[in-house]
Amino acid sequence: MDVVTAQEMYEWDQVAMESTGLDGKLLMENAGRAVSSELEKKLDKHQRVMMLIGAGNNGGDGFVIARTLLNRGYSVEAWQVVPDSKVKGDARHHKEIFMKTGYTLYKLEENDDLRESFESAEVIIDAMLGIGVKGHLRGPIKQVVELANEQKAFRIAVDLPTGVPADEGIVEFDAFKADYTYIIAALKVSALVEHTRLYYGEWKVCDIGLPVRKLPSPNRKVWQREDSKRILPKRDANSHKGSHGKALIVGGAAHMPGSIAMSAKAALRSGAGLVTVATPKSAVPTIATYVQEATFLPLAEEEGVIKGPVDFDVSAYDGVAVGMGMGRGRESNNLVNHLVSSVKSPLLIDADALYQLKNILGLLRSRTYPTILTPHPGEFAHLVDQPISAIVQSPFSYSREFSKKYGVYTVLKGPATIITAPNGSQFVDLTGNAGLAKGGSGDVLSGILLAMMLQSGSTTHALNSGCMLHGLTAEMLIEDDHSMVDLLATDLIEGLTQTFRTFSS
Ligand SMILES: NC(=O)C1=CN([C@@H]2O[C@H](COP(=O)(O)OP(=O)(O)OC[C@H]3O[C@@H](n4cnc5c(N)ncnc54)[C@H](OP(=O)(O)O)[C@@H]3O)[C@@H](O)[C@H]2O)[C@@H](O)CC1
Ligand SMILES: Nc1ncnc2c1ncn2[C@@H]1O[C@H](COP(=O)(O)OP(=O)(O)O)[C@@H](O)[C@H]1O
Ligand SMILES: [K+]
Repeated sequence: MDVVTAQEMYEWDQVAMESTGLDGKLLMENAGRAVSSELEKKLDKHQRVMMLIGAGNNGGDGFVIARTLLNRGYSVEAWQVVPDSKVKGDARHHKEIFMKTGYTLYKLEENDDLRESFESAEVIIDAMLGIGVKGHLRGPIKQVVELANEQKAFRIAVDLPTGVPADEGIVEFDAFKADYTYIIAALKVSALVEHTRLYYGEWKVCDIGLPVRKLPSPNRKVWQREDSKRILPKRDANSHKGSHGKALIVGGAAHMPGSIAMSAKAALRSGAGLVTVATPKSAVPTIATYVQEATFLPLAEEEGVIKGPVDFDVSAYDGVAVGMGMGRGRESNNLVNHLVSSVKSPLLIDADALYQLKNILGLLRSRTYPTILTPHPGEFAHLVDQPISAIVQSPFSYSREFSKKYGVYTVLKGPATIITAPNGSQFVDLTGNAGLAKGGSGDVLSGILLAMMLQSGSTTHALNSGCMLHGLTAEMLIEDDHSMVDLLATDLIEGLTQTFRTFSS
C-alpha cells in the first residue's frame, strides 16, 4: 500500500489522465462510488446523514456520494457550505448532475441554518476539503468544522478530515475530527504521523481505478501481513544450528542485565542458530540464568560496566547487535568504534550505542556490510541534533535524509515504525499497540531483527518482517491473555511462539 504526499497524489492523477485517457470527472465518479460502497457497509437506511460539501474536488466527491446514497435509498441531507460561485471544474459538473437528478441541495446562508440539522443528524460526512487545503481554515468552512466537532453524531471524512494537511511537518491547523476516514486512492503521509493521525480516526483506502502500472512509485509503502507471510524464514529439514546464523550481542552491565538478556532470548526465539552474549564478566551469571541457550564472551569491566580492551575478534559472527543496557561510559565509545570498523556482517546499533555513534557518524559510509540503526525519536533527535518534536512531526523526511547521507538502514520506532533503506526507500509497519510503550520492548525488537537478518537474504525484508512480528505479538497478547497495561517485554518473547505458529503456517 503506497503512502503519498499531496504533490505525489496530484502527479498520480495527472499521469493517470495522460497515460490512459481516464478523465477527472470519471475519476471523481469512481471515487464517490467507491466511498459510497464502503459507506453502505457502515450506514443504516433509517439513519439521518448530513453531507457537508465544499467547492473543490473533495466537494465534487461529496456530490457523487450524496447522489449515490440517495439513489440507493439512504436518508441524506446534502449541504453545500460554500457560495455557488466557488464551485468549479469537475465539482461543478457533478453538482449539475446532482441537481438534474432531482435531489434537494441545501445551501448555507448562515451557520444557524445548520444547527437544527446537525442536532438531528446521526452521521456527519465531511467532503469539504481534501488534499488541497492551504493554511488555517477560513470561513465559512472554519465555523462549520467547529460546529461539526461539537456534535454527538458519528463523524466520517472523505479522503482527509477537512483542515488536516496531507503532508508531514505542518503543526498549526484546525480540523474536522473524524471517527472514520475513507481515504481516496492512496494513503496520505499525515495518516501515519503522530500529530495528525488522530484526526483520521480509523481509516480505509478506497480504490478508484488508477492505472497502477503507470504510476511513479513514491518509494514509501505500508508493509503488509501478506508480505511478511511470503518471506518468513523456512527451516530446511537438513539444516543445523550453523545454517541459521551465529549472532553476537554486545552490551549489558551488572546493574542492567535485563536488556541484553531479553535481546538474546528474543533472537533465539526468532530462530537464530547460535547466540553469543558479550557483556561485563560480573553480569554473565544473571544473564545466563535467563538465557540458558546462549554462550558468553565475558568482557573486562570496572564496577559492572565495560572497561578495558574491547578489540575482541568478531570475524566468526554472521550478525552483530550492540548497545542494549550498555551504559554510556567512554569505553563503550571505543567499543562502538571497534565494531563499526571491524564487523564484516550486518551490524545493528541500538540504545546506548546510538549515543556513542554520534561522534563517529562519518565512519558509517565506509562500511561495506549493512548497518542498521534502531532509534526511538529521542535517540534519533540526538543523532541529528534536532528537537524531538521536529522528528515526530516530520519522521519520513528526517529518516530518509539520514539514511541516504550515511548509507544506513534506519528503523525509526514509534506507533508507526518507519524503516528506511540506504537508497531512501521506506516501509511503514503499523502493527503493535500502546502495550509496547514500556521499557524493554525495544530490546526485544533488536533481538528479533538480528535473528531475522541472519535468516534472510534481504535486509529490508528482514527488518520489515521483524517489526511486524514484534507488533503482531503485542496485538495477539492483548486479544488473548493480557491488557495494554500489564503487558511486559518478557511476555512478548514468550508470545513469539504463538505468532510464529499461526503466522508462518
Ligand atoms: N487525486 C485523485 O486521484 C482524485 C482526487 N479527488 C478528490 O480531490 C481532492 C483534491 O481536490 P482539490 O485539489 O480541488 O482540493 P480540495 O481539497 O477540494 O480543496 C480545494 C478547495 O479548498 C479551498 N481551500 C483551500 N484551503 C482552504 C482553507 N484553509 N480554508 C477554506 N478553504 C480552503 C479552495 O478555495 P480557494 O483557495 O481556491 O478559494 C478550494 O475551493 C482530493 O482530496 C479528493 O477528495 C477525487 O475527486 C478523484 C480523484
Ligand atoms: N503506542 C505504541 N504503539 C505501537 N508500538 C509502540 C507504541 N509505543 C512503543 N511502541 C513500540 O515499542 C518499541 C519501543 O522501543 P524503545 O522505545 O526502544 O523501548 P525500550 O528502549 O524501552 O526497550 C518500539 O518497537 C515501538 O515501535
Ligand atoms: K474531507
